[in-house]
Amino acid sequence: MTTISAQSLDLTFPSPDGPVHALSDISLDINEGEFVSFIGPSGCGKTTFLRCVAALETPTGGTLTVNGMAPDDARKARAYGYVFQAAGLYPWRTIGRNVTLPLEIMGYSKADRTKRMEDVLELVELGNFTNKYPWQLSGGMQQRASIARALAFDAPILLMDEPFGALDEIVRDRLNEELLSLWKRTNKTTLFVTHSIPEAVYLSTKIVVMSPRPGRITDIIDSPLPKDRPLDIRDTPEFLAVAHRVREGLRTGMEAA
Ligand SMILES: Nc1ncnc2c1ncn2[C@@H]1O[C@H](COP(=O)(O)OP(=O)(O)OP(=O)(O)O)[C@@H](O)[C@H]1O
Repeated sequence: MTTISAQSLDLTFPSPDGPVHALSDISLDINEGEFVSFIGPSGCGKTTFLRCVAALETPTGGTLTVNGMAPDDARKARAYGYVFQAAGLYPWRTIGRNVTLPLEIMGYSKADRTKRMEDVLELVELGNFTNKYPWQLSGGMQQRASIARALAFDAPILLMDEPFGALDEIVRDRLNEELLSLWKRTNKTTLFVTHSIPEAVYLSTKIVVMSPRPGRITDIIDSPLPKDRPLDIRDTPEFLAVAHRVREGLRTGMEAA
């Protein structure tokens, strides 16, 4: 089933210096349960596309449906959880109470909030940190807590905007493995923005390569890699071939710009 469908999507921002053409002719279908990475140079519109899906921006052309609905209706139906580049946890609330905050706002009962919070913190292996404060956790653990917060209301779609961009490579490797395992267990349709070719290839079932502004799609790669991916899959010829194709797509986009 198609979860997200964009047809000829276009978005131009008005700005005091003249219009900024951020997205041009984006056509893309994302099926239920896929893990789709968006990769492209800075400013090519990756975040803007995610924000359109989340109904935080309104496209100026084309059509977009999320779970078969207009994005604004999907937002009201709580179709997605959003994970940002910075974990964005409230320092004065414990990890547990950070996770329950959106549930409080949505009006879940206390018993339901506590149960969901415990379940998702267990899922990201932070079950023992419920009563700690964000500053007592490492950067990687804080990012896991923010993923738990996005999972707490069990939305079918997970939007992730460079969640591991600020972390060192070793922590990032571990979180990539954990995210893959989480995705396999939860089967969420995941949209993931990254600047890292290995990260995109390691995680994704589909990789969308974008060109510099106005952001267009230069390639859509359906990954031939199996669902089970130990980290050392990154040394296999199959992995390197996909990484090569991503690099070629990025180069083509740069040359056309
Ligand atoms: N509200 C806005 N008004 C005007 N221009 C905007 C607005 N939001 C984004 N832009 C511009 O649209 C373009 C796309 O931005 P976007 O943040 O989507 O890029 P990105 O690919 O996510 O970049 P990065 O990889 O650096 O995060 C950029 O040139 C940005 O400056």
